[in-house]
Amino acid sequence: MKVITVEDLSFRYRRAVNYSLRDVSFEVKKGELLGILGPSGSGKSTLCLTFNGIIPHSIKGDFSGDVIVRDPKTGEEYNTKETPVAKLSTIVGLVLQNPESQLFNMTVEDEIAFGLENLGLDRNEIMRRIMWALEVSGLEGLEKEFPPNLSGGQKQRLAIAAILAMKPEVLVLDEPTSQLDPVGREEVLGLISLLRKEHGITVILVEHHTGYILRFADRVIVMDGGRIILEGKPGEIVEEVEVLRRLGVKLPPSLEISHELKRRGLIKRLAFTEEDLLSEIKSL
Ligand SMILES: Nc1ncnc2c1ncn2[C@@H]1O[C@H](COP(=O)(O)OP(=O)(O)OP(=O)(O)O)[C@@H](O)[C@H]1O
Repeated sequence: MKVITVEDLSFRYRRAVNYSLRDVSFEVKKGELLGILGPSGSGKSTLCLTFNGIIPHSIKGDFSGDVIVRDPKTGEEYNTKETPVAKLSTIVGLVLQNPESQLFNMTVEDEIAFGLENLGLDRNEIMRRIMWALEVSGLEGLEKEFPPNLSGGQKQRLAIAAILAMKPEVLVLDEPTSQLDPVGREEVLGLISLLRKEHGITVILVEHHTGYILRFADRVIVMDGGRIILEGKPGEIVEEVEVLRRLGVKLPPSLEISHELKRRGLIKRLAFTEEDLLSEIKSL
């Protein structure tokens, strides 16, 4: 079942000379993890802003084509051009690169409650959802903490928890680990994997940690110059190593090494991880 359909989408920011998105078309299926790769300036963040209508409602420009969001609970379809961001945000939750830009309450608990209060839910339901979001994001025990005192990984998990509590069907994460150290990055990527595995949440993830995308995404799109230039399963995308290298998409070392070994006919399969590479080499 499709949850988002993007059709011939083009967008140019006000006063910009060039289009940031050009004839972009693809679909997102319920429950999948869609990874988005591409060099800086290729349009990944712009695309993320179209899913909940921030583009074209809050950030305006030349917009053509359609983004259709389908609520799997009711089957209703919403064209983002004609639907307010407040409505779309109940279906599509967007987490931005820098968690600090999304955190402005005095306690962890208030941060999660904030969006829920705006949904007009009753107190019991709000409490239930806060407990659930704290548990899922591994922030139990930190309810009364002042958000700026949290570690980078905890702040980003809180930003995700606050969005999750709204129970969106689709979670869009735009480079959620780019401001984090390796520990924080593992925490956040671990949470995303958990949300997929145990909660079946649909995830759209822009992430420079290509190794993660290639291992965990169901499908990947690669953008360049506002266009989609590759789309497929990770196994198909990695076959296009030359294209990825040309774009400057950083590949995990195991993939680079296995690509070279495969090119020389020494191994048959590309390896996404060091363990896979080792087992390929051992089987020679
Ligand atoms: N508010 C804006 N006004 C005008 N142009 C913009 C604006 N935001 C982005 N752009 C331009 O749109 C293009 C796509 O930018 P976008 O941020 O979507 O790329 P990106 O792939 O997310 O890059 P990064 O990986 O660096 O975040 C770039 O040329 C950028 O300069």
